[in-house]
Amino acid sequence: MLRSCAARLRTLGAPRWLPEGWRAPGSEPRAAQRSFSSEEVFHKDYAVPNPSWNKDLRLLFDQFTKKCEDGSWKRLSSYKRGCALRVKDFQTHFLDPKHMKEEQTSKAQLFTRSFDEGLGFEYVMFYSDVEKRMVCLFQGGPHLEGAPGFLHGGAIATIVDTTTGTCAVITGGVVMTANLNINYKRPVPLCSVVVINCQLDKVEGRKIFISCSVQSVDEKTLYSEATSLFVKLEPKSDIKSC
Ligand SMILES: CCCCCCCCCCCC(=O)SCCNC(=O)CCNC(=O)[C@H](O)C(C)(C)COP(=O)(O)OP(=O)(O)OC[C@H]1O[C@@H](n2cnc3c(N)ncnc32)[C@H](O)[C@@H]1OP(=O)(O)O
Repeated sequence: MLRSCAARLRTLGAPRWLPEGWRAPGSEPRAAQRSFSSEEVFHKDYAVPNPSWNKDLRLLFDQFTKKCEDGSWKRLSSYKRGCALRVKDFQTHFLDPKHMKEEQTSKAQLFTRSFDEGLGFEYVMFYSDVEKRMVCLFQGGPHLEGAPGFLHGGAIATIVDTTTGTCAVITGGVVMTANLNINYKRPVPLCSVVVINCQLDKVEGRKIFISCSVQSVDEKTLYSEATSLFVKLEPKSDIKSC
């Protein structure tokens, strides 16, 4: 399934439902190549190095960027907001339009991109069609503290949901998280870099099962393991408004 969806993305070039910042393989992240006007601030690509990235994150970014040279891996660009086409696509899956009013959505921005540089979620995702997996390189900033000196469990759940969710979107299109199960095995030191490896386990009808691990850069420490269930939505039939 993952292979066929990735192949579809390659063939179509512009799928109707895109994961965060997804661009067709081979296309360039145009927004990352120039400066931004105030109107374009939402179009800045955040999945590139900035001064807050530590040595580990830069090194891994360079390693995965190298892997992208032969096309076997793709970096996913990342913005504060999804593209208009994606929002529109998602709207078609809501029964009640009151949840998507313009005055509400105009202020909306992606949770993980809502922190000042270096304070929250610094991350970049790479996807391999060849290896059929998604990798997220993540540095959790000081405003994500839970236990003193360590990352909040909710922050870990957030980046796990984001990574597995992006993998699910590539696999199934418009999906929502139905279940997220995390085992926290070791605390993650604040401001350290972790590598989140996720893979598609199986697809059963509308259900997409994905699992992932959260490890240290040297792979010696397994911080967390998670399994996720995503359910593929059908237009104007799935989400029950409250
Ligand atoms: C902007 C993005 C950028 C793209 C980048 C994405 C990255 C960000 C990712 C963040 C994603 C989120 O935060 S999403 C936000 C958090 N999630 C939500 O708010 C979802 C709230 N829940 C729902 O809306 C609903 O429950 C759904 C849509 C998940 C499912 O409802 P439904 O469509 O009516 O389907 P339903 O018939 O209930 O279930 C379908 C099948 O799934 C099974 N199933 C359903 N729920 C569960 C469950 N918890 N555990 C086990 N199995 C379950 C059912 O048994 C059934 O199996 P069978 O009988 O067929 O065998």
